[in-house]
Amino acid sequence: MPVNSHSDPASAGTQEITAETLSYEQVAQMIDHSLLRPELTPAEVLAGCELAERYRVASVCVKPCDVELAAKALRGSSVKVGTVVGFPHGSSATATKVFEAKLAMEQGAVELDMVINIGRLRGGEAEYVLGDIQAVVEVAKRGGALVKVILENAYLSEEQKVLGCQLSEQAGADFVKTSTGFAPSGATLEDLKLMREAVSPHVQIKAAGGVRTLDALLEVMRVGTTRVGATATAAILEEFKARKAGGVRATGEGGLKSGY
Ligand SMILES: O=C[C@H](O)COP(=O)(O)O
Repeated sequence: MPVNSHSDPASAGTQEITAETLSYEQVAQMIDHSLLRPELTPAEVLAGCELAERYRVASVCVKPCDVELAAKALRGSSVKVGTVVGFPHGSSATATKVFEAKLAMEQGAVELDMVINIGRLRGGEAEYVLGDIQAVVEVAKRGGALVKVILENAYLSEEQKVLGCQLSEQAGADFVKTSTGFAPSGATLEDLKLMREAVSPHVQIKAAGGVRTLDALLEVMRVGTTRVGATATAAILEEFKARKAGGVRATGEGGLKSGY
């Protein structure tokens, strides 16, 4: 059973997770190669798509304006095209998020990373937050796209993180995700454990923000994470290949730092 199996995401716990026990494919399929930085040019996005294809990762996560470009570049490739909705603050009106989701799917996106309405979650407006996610999930399901709900944990209390996870599951989301990568802190092991416990086994966990070494990726996998958003894709996968080849640590700064 592959570690990153969508049919059984909880299977990650059944296998010892080390570079020695994992295949290249299992590690590469953990990664959504992140191409979200606002300054990225179309040429840099295309180079990122080529890199994603060369390393055979799960997907690219591009800015909404780059979905068509990425979909064209990756046509016929196993690398999926994902994008973001209500990014990075989650504050767009629900109708705007729905429109963004529809347009992205029309243009070729099959994975949608939407940002939860952070302020409404913090304000205790659970019904609003649920409706916001449900509206995006509904159009995504019609178009066959996955939905990952970004909680942006940097701004939330433990209770709010758990509630965000529960509302995401209730709304039918496929994943809950720690962070955008653009807040004061990113993924932490503590948050990943909390999120894994807060949702049912069929809801997957994505870590993003600060997963920049192979050790960090292995650490998040060990607590049940089945996808990471990363910009350091090449470094992580080169390190994996080097370690497999010679048992030598090629690069890296150790494991996951506490949210950066
Ligand atoms: O996917 C989210 C972030 O863009 C990841 O950025 P990072 O890997 O450089 O922390």
